[in-house]
Amino acid sequence: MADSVRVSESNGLTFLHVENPLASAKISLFGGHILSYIPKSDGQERLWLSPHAFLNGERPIRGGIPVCWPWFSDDHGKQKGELPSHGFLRTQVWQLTSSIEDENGTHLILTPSFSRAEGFEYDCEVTLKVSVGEHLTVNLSTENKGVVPFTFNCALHTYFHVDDIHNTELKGISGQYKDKTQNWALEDTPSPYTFSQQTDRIHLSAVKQTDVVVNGKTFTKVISNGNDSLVVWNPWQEAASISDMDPFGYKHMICVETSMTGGHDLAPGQVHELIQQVIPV
Ligand SMILES: O=P(O)(O)OC[C@H]1O[C@H](O)[C@H](O)[C@@H](O)[C@@H]1O
Repeated sequence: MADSVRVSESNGLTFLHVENPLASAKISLFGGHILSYIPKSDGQERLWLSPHAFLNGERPIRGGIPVCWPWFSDDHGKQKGELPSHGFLRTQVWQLTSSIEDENGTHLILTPSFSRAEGFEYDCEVTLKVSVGEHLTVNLSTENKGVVPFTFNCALHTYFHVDDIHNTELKGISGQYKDKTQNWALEDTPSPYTFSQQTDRIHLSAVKQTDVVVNGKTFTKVISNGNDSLVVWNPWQEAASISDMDPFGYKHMICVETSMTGGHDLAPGQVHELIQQVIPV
């Protein structure tokens, strides 16, 4: 184990605490889920974790970076609720298979216990590579280890911390989006992109860079690769009906999700990498 990684246990879950000269981070092995990333450059938390998140394995963790795979939301070809929302990786225990450190930070590789379950009966290898340094880099890799092609979706469903959603703007997104709150109506991306109501959108272009601008200043840059879309979500006052959020929780978060939502075909032997970089500004 790298010297910059410490392990703790609480309520049956195992956590990795990374502390190096460039940043600190906390990762839950339940879900392979990054909970916190604080760069040393300014000491400010970039991720949002709900104060009411279940940190005992009972439910997926609300906040941080949930790993959605091999489907997004309820898009699994069955009745809503028949299979777990966002797939079955965020509710299982992952293993830490490698940890090294160098002048760029601490580099971890995590693997889920299984990647074959109801709704996805294929052979593949999934890994999550996490680099904690001046930037946070997360790489969700899927390799088809079987003899038949398969189609899957995935997302790095990051909850970004913002001081005040009313003073938050996203920059860098253009084109059309599908609006889940309007029965998937197609709309044009607003400019400026600010928030005043429940927002649940799949932006249909492979957005590469999104700036999270807070109080007129870019706070965090989000670089996406291997995506075909970008999801933007804030539940607004609907947060009151979400048991692991409080009614005002929506004020301090915005989800900017590097995502594959259109169905990606992977032939035997092929590898797909979904990469999100969180760059403090
Ligand atoms: O409550 P969860 O299953 O974690 O999903 C939280 C949210 O994830 C995505 O952003 C979807 O677009 C939303 O429709 C969903 O409400």
